[in-house]
This record gives sequence, C-alpha cells and structure tokens, in this order.
Amino acid sequence: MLRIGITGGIGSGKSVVCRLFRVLGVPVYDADSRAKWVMAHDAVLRAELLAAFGSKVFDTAGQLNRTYLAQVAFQNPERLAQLNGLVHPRVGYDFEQWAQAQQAAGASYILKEAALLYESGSYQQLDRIITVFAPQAVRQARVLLRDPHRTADDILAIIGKQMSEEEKMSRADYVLHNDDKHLLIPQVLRLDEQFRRG
Ligand SMILES: CC(C)(COP(=O)(O)OP(=O)(O)OC[C@H]1O[C@@H](n2cnc3c(N)ncnc32)[C@H](O)[C@@H]1O)[C@@H](O)C(=O)NCCC(=O)NCCS
Ligand SMILES: Nc1ncnc2c1ncn2[C@@H]1O[C@H](COP(=O)(O)OP(=O)(O)OP(=O)(O)O)[C@@H](O)[C@H]1O
Repeated sequence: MLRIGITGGIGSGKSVVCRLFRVLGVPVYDADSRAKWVMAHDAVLRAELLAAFGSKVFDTAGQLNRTYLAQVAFQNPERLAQLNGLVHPRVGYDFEQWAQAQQAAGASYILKEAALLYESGSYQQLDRIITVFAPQAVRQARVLLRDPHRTADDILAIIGKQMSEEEKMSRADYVLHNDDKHLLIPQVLRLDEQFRRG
C-alpha cells in the first residue's frame, strides 16, 4: 500500500484536492483536523498544553481555545516551536495507527494531508509527496473569503511560518497546479491512475 503525502501552503487547495481523492474512494488522513482532535482528547497532551500555555488554552467547556493559541503561536516562533514539539509526535503516532488499519482493510493507497509535511518531518513516513501550488495572491484572497476572522496580516504571519512554495515544489514528487489557469480534476485523475498501478 502506497502512502502518499499531500502538502501546500495555507489556502493552496489541499482540502479541495483531498475532497476529489475521497470521491474516488481513497482514504484520506487530515493531519490538521486530527491534530485538533488529539489536542482535545489525549489526556497527556492536554496536560502538557496546559503546563506550557496556561489555563486559557482550554475554554470553560474544556474545548481547545484555537483563537488564543493561534494568537500566541503564530506571533511567536519559540511558542510555535514548543507547540509543534508537543503536537507533531502525537499526530505521527495517530497517523501510523490509522495507516495500519487502512492497510489491513485492503486500501490500494492512502493520502495524508498536512500543511507542514516537511517542517514536521512527517514526510519520512511517506512514499511519495504531492505539493499543491497556487500563487500567494490567490491563496491570500481565498483564505480571506474562507476565514472571515483572519486579516491579511494574520495570513501573512502564517505564510511566514511555512516553508516557501518554491522549496516545497522542488522537494515534491508531483506538483498539482491549483491556480485559476489549470483544471484540477484531470490532474487528480492522472495521479489516481498512477497510484493505483503502484
Ligand atoms: C494554532 C492552532 C490551534 C490554530 O487553529 P486555527 O483553527 O485558528 O487555524 P488552522 O488550524 O485552521 O490553521 C490555519 C492554517 O495555518 C497553518 N498552520 C497550522 N498550524 C501551523 C503551524 N504549526 N505552523 C505553521 N503553519 C501552521 C496551516 O496552513 C493551516 O491550515 C492550530 O493551527 C494548531 O493547533 N496548530 C498546531 C498543530 C499543527 O502543527 N497542525 C498542523 C499540522 S499537524
Ligand atoms: N480551484 C479553486 N477555485 C476556487 N476556489 C478554490 C479553488 N481551490 C480552493 N479554493 C477555495 O480556496 C479556499 C482554500 O482552499 P483549501 O481550504 O482547500 O486550502 P488548504 O490548502 O486546505 O488550506 P489550509 O492550509 O488553510 O488548510 C477554500 O475556500 C476553497 O474552497
């Protein structure tokens, strides 16, 4: 069973691409949302987050306070490194369990979607990597529409914390162009055919 990673900067269109693969029946692991699930449910990690970031990290209902954590982490490189250091190993473990279950169920290949595949080191758990590319101006415009609570400055701060698109593309095995000039579906179908062949 091939393990394929899919990455790209904020707003590049990873989730949209993964939705297409899901329609084709491919199991997809969404690292960003699994990270949030693990942060909310893993008792050891919750205690570590509380110790590192204080009581505001969870709200009165015990839910992860994402707005607070985004403010702290995306504005301060040391705090972000600390957060990543706590969360990424747990997500790596969670992915490994999930991948083994998919293999046992007979999947021909699986996808792992993550904004930080290279930065977190999790590319090492994968056989091949796809980078989804869109120009920065397009990504910013898309995220402003998708996330009304984020300002242009918030988006720039997040972009500044991610590896450049050029570097991600040069390291990837495949690049999907998700600007307004290329059709996405034919690019996804070509890759799906290739991965099913093994
Ligand atoms: C700080 C948190 C709580 C903010 O949550 P919020 O819902 O506001 O934002 P969201 O998760 O949708 O992130 C927005 C975008 O920022 C980027 N991003 C997320 N985490 C990181 C990070 N650690 N470093 C750089 N960029 C990041 C991604 O492109 C992401 O899609 C959340 O991003 C988080 O828990 N991050 C740490 C865990 C992590 O690294 N997740 C990503 C891969 S496992
Ligand atoms: N080809 C496209 N045409 C129009 N809108 C698009 C296209 N691709 C993505 N979008 C829109 O742009 C926004 C960002 O896409 P998406 O959420 O898939 O990005 P992402 O790479 O998963 O971002 P993040 O790293 O923030 O999770 C979404 O609202 C999505 O619907």
